[in-house]
Amino acid sequence: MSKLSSALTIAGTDPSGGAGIQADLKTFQELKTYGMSVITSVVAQNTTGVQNVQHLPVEFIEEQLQSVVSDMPVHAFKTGMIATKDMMQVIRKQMIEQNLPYVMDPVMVATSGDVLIVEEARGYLRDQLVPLATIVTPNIPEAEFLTGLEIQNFDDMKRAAKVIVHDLGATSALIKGGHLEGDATDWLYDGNDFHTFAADRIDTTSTHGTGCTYSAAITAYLGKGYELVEAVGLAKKFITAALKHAYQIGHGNGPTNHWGIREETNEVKNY
Ligand SMILES: Nc1ncnc2c1ncn2[C@@H]1O[C@H](COP(=O)(O)OP(=O)(O)O)[C@@H](O)[C@H]1O
Ligand SMILES: Cc1ncc(COP(=O)(O)O)c(N)n1
Repeated sequence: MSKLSSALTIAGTDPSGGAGIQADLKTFQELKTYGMSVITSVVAQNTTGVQNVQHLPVEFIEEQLQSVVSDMPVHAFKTGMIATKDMMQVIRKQMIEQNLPYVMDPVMVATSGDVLIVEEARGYLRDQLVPLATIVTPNIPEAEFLTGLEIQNFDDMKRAAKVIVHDLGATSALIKGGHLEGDATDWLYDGNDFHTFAADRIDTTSTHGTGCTYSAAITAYLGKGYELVEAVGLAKKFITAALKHAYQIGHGNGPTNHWGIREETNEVKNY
């Protein structure tokens, strides 16, 4: 399926190009999706960490949203870094009005360990944004926060996914296993069944922006009309290839590669 489609990312920036809005737009472009962006916070960051953050005024975030939705069709939304509760409130309103596929990456802490969301906003994100999501894509620490569970193995991941759907109200949950040992195995719970997406672990330090890139790829595929399980499977191939072919730059955790990644260029085990 490859109809023309558009996707909007609502997130923070990364001037070094590996994460945030920049990673999302590169991913949309690579997946032949017309990419649009609303910026929540401007972040001075690179592969070594976050140096500074400027939050945009909430009214201005709302204006950016209006500029897009009043003029253009959007086939799927994604949110990444949303630092404050006020920001979350205006985004929530818009997600309810639009009622379209909504991929929510509950970004809390960067790969570098820097905190990207104010402490008080975490509960609001869990209680007010998670229920609106078509799919929530936490890594292990984010899933532990959302569910209050300790996650050490596949059974724990599955339990957390069920809590996010049945107790917190998301339509589906994808728990990413990048932070566990062994194969890079992710578990999707769609409200009825579990699906796993696994790839051999790649020996790399180029993990800056993996979560952003993965969720942006899911958004692009949902915007094209793929069913959830198929969209996640294709996005898993994309992130695996992006990690494998990473451009080795920067002095810390380098970026993944978004250019020239084609679904058929990588091996992903689906079982
Ligand atoms: N070293 C790796 N090799 C292969 N896949 C990985 C590796 N690290 C992470 N992944 C995959 O990248 C995606 C992002 O996962 P994760 O690192 O857990 O999220 P985040 O970037 O939000 O912390 C998941 O599909 C995960 O399985
Ligand atoms: C603006 C912004 N959003 C999100 C991340 C998380 O990146 P990662 O995918 O490495 O956890 C980041 N570093 N910066």
